Amino acid sequence: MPLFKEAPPKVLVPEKLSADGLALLRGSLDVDERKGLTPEELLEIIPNYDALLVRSETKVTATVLQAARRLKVVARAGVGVDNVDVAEATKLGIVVVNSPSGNIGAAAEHTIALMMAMARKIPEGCASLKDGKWERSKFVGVEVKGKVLGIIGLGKVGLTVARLAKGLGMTVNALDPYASPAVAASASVTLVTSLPELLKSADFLTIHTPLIASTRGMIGEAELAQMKPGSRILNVARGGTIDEAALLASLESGHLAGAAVDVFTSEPPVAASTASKLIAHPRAVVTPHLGASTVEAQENVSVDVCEQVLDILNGSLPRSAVNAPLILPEEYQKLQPFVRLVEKIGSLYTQHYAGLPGGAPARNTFDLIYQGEVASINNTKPLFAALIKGLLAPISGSEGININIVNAELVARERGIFVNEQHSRDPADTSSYSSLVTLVARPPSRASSRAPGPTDPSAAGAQVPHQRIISGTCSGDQPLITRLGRFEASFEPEGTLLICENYDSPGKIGVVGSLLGQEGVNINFMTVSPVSPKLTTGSDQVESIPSKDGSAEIMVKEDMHASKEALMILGIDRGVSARVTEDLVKEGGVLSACAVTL
Ligand SMILES: NC(=O)c1ccc[n+]([C@@H]2O[C@H](COP(=O)([O-])OP(=O)(O)OC[C@H]3O[C@@H](n4cnc5c(N)ncnc54)[C@H](O)[C@@H]3O)[C@@H](O)[C@H]2O)c1
Ligand SMILES: O=C(O)[C@H](O)COP(=O)(O)O
Repeated sequence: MPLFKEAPPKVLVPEKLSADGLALLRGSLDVDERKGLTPEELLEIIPNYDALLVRSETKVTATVLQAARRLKVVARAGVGVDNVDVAEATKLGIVVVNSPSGNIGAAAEHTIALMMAMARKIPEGCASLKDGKWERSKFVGVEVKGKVLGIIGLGKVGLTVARLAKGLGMTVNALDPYASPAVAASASVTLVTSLPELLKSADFLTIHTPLIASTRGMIGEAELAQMKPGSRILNVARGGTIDEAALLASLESGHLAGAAVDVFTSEPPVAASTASKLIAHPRAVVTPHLGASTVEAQENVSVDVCEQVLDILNGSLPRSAVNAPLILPEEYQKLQPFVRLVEKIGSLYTQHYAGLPGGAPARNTFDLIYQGEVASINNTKPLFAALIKGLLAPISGSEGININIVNAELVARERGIFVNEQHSRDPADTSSYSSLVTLVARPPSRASSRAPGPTDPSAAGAQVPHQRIISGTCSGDQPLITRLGRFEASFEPEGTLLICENYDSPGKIGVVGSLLGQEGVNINFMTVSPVSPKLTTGSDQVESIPSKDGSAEIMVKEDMHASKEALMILGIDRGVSARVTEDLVKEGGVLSACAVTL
């Protein structure tokens, strides 16, 4: 069965990615491999794609992301996301995923390969021999056994390099303020606390940090001068961590015996630049960013990110999102039905209360109350995001549809929406359900008069009948609304629903049915729910609602016949115009009617 009901989502692959991952996508997605695109061409075609798969060459700039109207995910088949404007992607709700561990082994082995090549002058010896010469005395190298390797950045690659170097008989020192001493000890690595200490002790120095503010240019002229004369340096991490001009000068002065470099400040290096002079230096061993270029690593990263692209396009959470909070798969499994429920509640809230007679005054402060089993879930970020999406999607077109776990907090803040999430183990209101989620919109006066803070979860239980409250639960995987305002309810929030409040008197159903029949609207199902018995005893049953022209406030007093009112939900086969809902009130004698699509 095809995964996607409509046209398959389109994936743009502008770089060389291993076929193993792409094969996973080809079954259900439209995969477009377009190598060698110019930045202008990328900008022109990006609006047509739902996913973008890149390595380190494609510059995914803010301009590209802003032009990408359908883009849901940027997948980086590798570790570093410095070529992706992650902040802009976050703003736009685009998930950025990477493969944090698929190429660690390859990068570490490449570091060792470069170190050995540099120590034994292999590139020079090889070139000389190919040139027809036999110059044995010219290429005398050094051994690494018994030498000190200094590592800056004892993360995934750094630690793997350390273990390999130990196997070669090296002494390994490392500088990493965030590294675990226990992990370092387990690899027999001595953690040092200062850069000068590391520089002075190293025969070989290798960098394995990301390029961030604290590492940009961290090895410059002063640092190189502190290294032992005749020592050697490696960079298989990121260009820019070592000052290229200072490195070139140190090689030229003979202070450093060699440099092995895989990564450059600008890739490919610009002709006649410092980097190109460094590349040309006889004691520099250089490769064109090949750290991750093994068959195995490319298979790993390709499969890793392609699986995540499928997850995202199928509405699931990826395992390695760079700009989304981490959530464990089993936790997500538990949450998924509630994610749907909460989004439906949010959407129902906006459509239903905006459809009340006279319109609804905006309420921006909400309590989202989890009761019963769902209250035991600690990471409710996906539920929060689902609520914001549900609240805004009906009123904000494609911007609302792009609200997700990545940007929900930002969007809520920008819109002035406050949500107090509350976890209550109190079983009182969940007696019939194992889990209950309740959305309570605070009246504007309360919301504006004090900062958002916790509400007593029993508010969901019901003293104020006209409070805007929606409760729901999940029956298996199916969301079910169990309360709408002051009514008990039991309906699935799916499709187009006509929500009517009316006096529970004979003949009302027939009148509504015939009015809809005149419009050619088919009724698929109908449920009638009473006012909750818990909700008919309150004395403070007043709410202010603006009048139709918005100029005055009408005070709606709870009717003494409230207990005779009923909520009628009709599942209908298509949307109805405002005229139909007005006729239902005028001619059909219902108290209020509104249509929602969920
Ligand atoms: N050349 C390639 O093809 C290639 C392949 C893979 C990875 N990489 C690059 O290698 C680097 C390391 O990758 P990783 O997967 O090991 O990353 P990682 O996040 O696992 O490790 C980085 C380590 O650097 C440390 N660090 C951060 N700031 C530091 C500072 N100021 N001083 C000292 N240590 C600091 C962190 O604590 C962390 O332990 C990244 O830049 C990555 O992009 C390059
Ligand atoms: O960050 C990475 O994963 C490496 O630098 C590899 O980059 P590449 O995928 O362009 O080889």
